[in-house]
Amino acid sequence: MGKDVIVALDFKSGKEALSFLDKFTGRKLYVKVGMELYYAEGPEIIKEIKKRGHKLFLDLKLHDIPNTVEKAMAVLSRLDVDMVNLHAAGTIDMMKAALRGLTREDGTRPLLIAVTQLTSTSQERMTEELLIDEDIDKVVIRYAENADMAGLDGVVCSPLEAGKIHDACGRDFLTVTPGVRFDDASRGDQVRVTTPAKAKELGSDYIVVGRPITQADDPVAAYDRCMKDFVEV
Ligand SMILES: O=c1ccn([C@@H]2O[C@H](COP(=O)(O)O)[C@@H](O)[C@H]2O)c(=O)[nH]1
Repeated sequence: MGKDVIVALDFKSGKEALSFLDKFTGRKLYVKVGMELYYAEGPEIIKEIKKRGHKLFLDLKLHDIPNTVEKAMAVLSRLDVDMVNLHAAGTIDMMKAALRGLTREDGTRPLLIAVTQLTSTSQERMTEELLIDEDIDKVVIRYAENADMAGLDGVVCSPLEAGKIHDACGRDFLTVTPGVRFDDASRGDQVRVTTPAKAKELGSDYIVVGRPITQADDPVAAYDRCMKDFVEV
């Protein structure tokens, strides 16, 4: 599996997102459209970004009863996206239903991955607020195994967990990892974080990077720094 940097386009409008992409003249990126941008612009922004030749991960993190998720995924399957996701906490039945909904009549579908535990969640919060009385690594691995059992392509996790997930679910099971910061940067609301270089060392397949690129003084230089540390040998 080839490694890549996925840029999180967390912008409030399509205009802002597209003018950000214009800075990368002629380059084709892998980008992520999340709730903020999708709720603001709907499917039109997906069409615009794909028209420009970028790969696209639609990060809507579905989590509902199996029937609802299956129907929602059937709608998303009509969009020209490369990857979509849901919360593994919705159970194996929900993930199987999602896969059914996402699979088109001709058998094709975007990649489907499951969020394990959000990278903003700490061990302490998970135990005290969510009452999950287990080691967070163990929970993340169990959710990954559930996603694997349901037939999904991989998970969203911290880069810190990527190696253990590959050990449990195999090298081809994708680890898509937000929670990435340069050594000299603020973590913001992220908790389980590491650098692009360390993420590479730990076996992450894709790093997802938002603010360290989008809010940098020079976003193209910040993206190139991620590519150099994570992708290039
Ligand atoms: O566990 C998760 C799942 C998704 N995300 C998303 O990734 C980006 C990270 O942005 P940064 O600005 O680099 O923190 C953001 O769009 C999140 O919604 C995540 O961070 N953790």
